Amino acid sequence: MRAFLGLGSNLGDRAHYLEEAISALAGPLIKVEATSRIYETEPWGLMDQPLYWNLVIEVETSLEPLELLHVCQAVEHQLGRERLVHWGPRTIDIDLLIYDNTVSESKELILPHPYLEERAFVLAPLRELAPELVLPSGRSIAEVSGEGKVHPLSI
Ligand SMILES: Nc1ncnc2c1ncn2[C@@H]1O[C@H](COP(=O)(O)OP(=O)(O)OP(=O)(O)O)[C@@H](O)[C@H]1O
Ligand SMILES: Nc1nc2c(c(=O)[nH]1)N=C(CO)CN2
Repeated sequence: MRAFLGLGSNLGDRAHYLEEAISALAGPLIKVEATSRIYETEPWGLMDQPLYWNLVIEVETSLEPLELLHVCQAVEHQLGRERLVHWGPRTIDIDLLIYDNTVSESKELILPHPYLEERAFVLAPLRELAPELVLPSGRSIAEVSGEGKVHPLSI
């Protein structure tokens, strides 16, 4: 199945955490098909924290959605992620944004990710990888920009 993961870091060596997370995710069960540019992004939700670096990866996986979420959480743990403050600073955050056409409303896993259409830090890199994507609201990703300033680190 085709899925999109959103990665973010705003503590320590942000490039290192993003690279390590992608390497740790990749394997026989998760094939990384594409990686967006890194975007430097204004904090969303809780403003008083360092700038984030965000990117999105497209993966092909044989894992079920919950299994994929659990791998993401294991990689966060492996890279020293601590859950201190909701929406607060973190070494690495990995969100499951989209899993094929799956819609899930369980507390443990909401799909598509609940804030997808409000977060420019997710929409900009996602648009880069999937310009044809139609969002859960039925709108094309080309029409939705979300909130927050973002800019790619390279052209
Ligand atoms: N699509 C999803 N991707 C990742 N986690 C999810 C998703 N849907 C629900 N969750 C749940 O959200 C919980 C909190 O996740 P986390 O601590 O990463 O939140 P956060 O990064 O602070 O905020 P946000 O979820 O808004 O990005 C997790 O325990 C997870 O079970
Ligand atoms: N710019 C930006 N802001 C955030 C981010 C993030 O990855 N990037 N993650 C958050 C918690 O999920 C809260 N706010």
